Amino acid sequence: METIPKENGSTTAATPIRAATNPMVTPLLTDLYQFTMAYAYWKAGKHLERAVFDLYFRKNPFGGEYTVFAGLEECIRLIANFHFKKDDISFMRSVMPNCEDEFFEYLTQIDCSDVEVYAIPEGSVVFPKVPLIRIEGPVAVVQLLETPFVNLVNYASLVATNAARHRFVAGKDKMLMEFGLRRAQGPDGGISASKYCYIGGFDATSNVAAGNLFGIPLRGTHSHAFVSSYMSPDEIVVKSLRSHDGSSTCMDFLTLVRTWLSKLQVMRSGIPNFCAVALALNDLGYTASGIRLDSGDLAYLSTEARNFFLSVEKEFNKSGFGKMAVTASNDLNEETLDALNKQGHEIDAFGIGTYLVTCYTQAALGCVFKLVEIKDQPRIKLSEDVTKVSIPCKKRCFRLYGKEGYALVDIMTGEDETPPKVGQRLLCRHPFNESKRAYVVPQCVEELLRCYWPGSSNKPREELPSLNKVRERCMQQLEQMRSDHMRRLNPTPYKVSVSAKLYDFIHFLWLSEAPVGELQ
Ligand SMILES: Nc1ncnc2c1ncn2[C@@H]1O[C@H](COP(=O)(O)OP(=O)(O)OP(=O)(O)O)[C@@H](O)[C@H]1O
Ligand SMILES: O=P(O)(O)OC[C@H]1O[C@H](OP(=O)(O)OP(=O)(O)O)[C@H](O)[C@@H]1O
Ligand SMILES: O=C(O)c1cccnc1
Ligand SMILES: [Mg+2]
Repeated sequence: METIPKENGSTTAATPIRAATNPMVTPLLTDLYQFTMAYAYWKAGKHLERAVFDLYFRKNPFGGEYTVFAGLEECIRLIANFHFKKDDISFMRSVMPNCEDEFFEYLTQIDCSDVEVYAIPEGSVVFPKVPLIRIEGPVAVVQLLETPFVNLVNYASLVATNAARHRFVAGKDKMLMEFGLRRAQGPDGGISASKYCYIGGFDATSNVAAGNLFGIPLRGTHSHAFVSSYMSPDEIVVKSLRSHDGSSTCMDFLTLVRTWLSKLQVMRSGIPNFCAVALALNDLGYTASGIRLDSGDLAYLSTEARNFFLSVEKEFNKSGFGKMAVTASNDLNEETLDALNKQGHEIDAFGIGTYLVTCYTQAALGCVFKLVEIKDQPRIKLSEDVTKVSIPCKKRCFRLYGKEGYALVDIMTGEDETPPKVGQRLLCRHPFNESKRAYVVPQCVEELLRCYWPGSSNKPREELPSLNKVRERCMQQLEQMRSDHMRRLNPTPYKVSVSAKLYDFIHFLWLSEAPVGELQ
């Protein structure tokens, strides 16, 4: 078993890293051009050059000003098990018939034992331009990792953020259930949605496989088919029901239900029927769970249902009956949740599918993977579009907290710079806009990038936390955000900055790399 040194110097056995959740996540799950480049690096004798890549995104999704980072564990699982099988190599030979045998021998030997991965903990609230993951290693190997890493982070972070946004609108005390499996983009979309919506703050899923794989609480009601499958009460053949404590048996439960129904006022809905069954069950010591509304005006119907439950409680002295859980579903999204809140409603739990898991209002997060240094030489990607210019250098990243405990700004520095210190004023600069800068005296400094895969270095490796720990981190991080960054309408952008030294270097490199045009 692998042993790693702990920060305090002692060594403990590191928990072994499991295979990727989805068996389709293999070294072949990448774009052809990564192999083309790996071959070209190899051919040029460059393949072992040490390179540093940053994985980041450029813009927060859903018109918001924050993103929940997710997908890290699956990235680490991929690299922990990264090697080409014989069949993979044969396939690549058939795809690249003009490449030398030695190249395929090289591919056979590749693993990630010489790759270092630093990342922000999964479940953290993150912002544009700040590297979520920094990957360092032989350029050919890290190049092959680009597509799977971006793939594993993109949807995971997008859907976790979508879930967090739905939670924000619904409020803390509502039960949120992810109901999206049938509408998700295929099996992986469905499983991933269940996992990452849970991280983003959902309480449960209807997806049984996700419950089995990840231990996410399973919840569910029943569908229209079940109700409409009965054409008449005559179809109910087994009429007896044992009391909850087993002490007696009601021989004709249907008649008991009908007796209750005759006592309830008539309402043109299933509510009196439900109440009659619930009251009959109550007679036998059972507690009914509640109802689900799946059509019509959910604010109105939930309020009517609640009033009915309360009147039953009062009229028949059934303590607690008024608190019967009301679940709602049917094309819910942030807007409908917000509208329901504004109107007032009596819904306790929401089941949300299509809009949540398909991320209907934003198709992708747009993560990118950019080379920032090779052979100790910083690299920059230039673009006419300033938002696409990358931030060069192997960097360290910090989150600085202010007096009130809220996060104030993220700052990137060069690797060898003195890190920010509590109580010490430092200049934080916008990476590209000269006039945007601020002094900050941090009350707390959090280093964002931590070592999740030390490669051949002897750094201690962060353990991969359980899903519940990741979810807790997410909840706690969202709490620490100032409310103006979180609001849905015109939220304040969170500041992402670079140190004065890094700022000067970016602009020096930019000028030295940008060709000077000639006017004629
Ligand atoms: N009080 C409300 N305020 C705002 N939106 C609501 C309210 N009640 C329901 N909605 C939303 O209105 C839409 C109603 O859609 P639609 O008319 O297609 O459904 P329906 O006819 O009620 O039900 P079904 O799915 O059975 O056809 C859904 O997106 C639902 O979430
Ligand atoms: O509405 P969503 O947010 O996608 O949540 C999942 C939906 O799945 C079920 O609908 P069903 O498959 O029965 O289809 P229908 O409601 O369109 O008839 C359920 O009744 C919800 O309406
Ligand atoms: O349990 C439910 O009510 C449910 C589950 C998935 C989709 N729609 C409803
Ligand atoms: Mg529906």
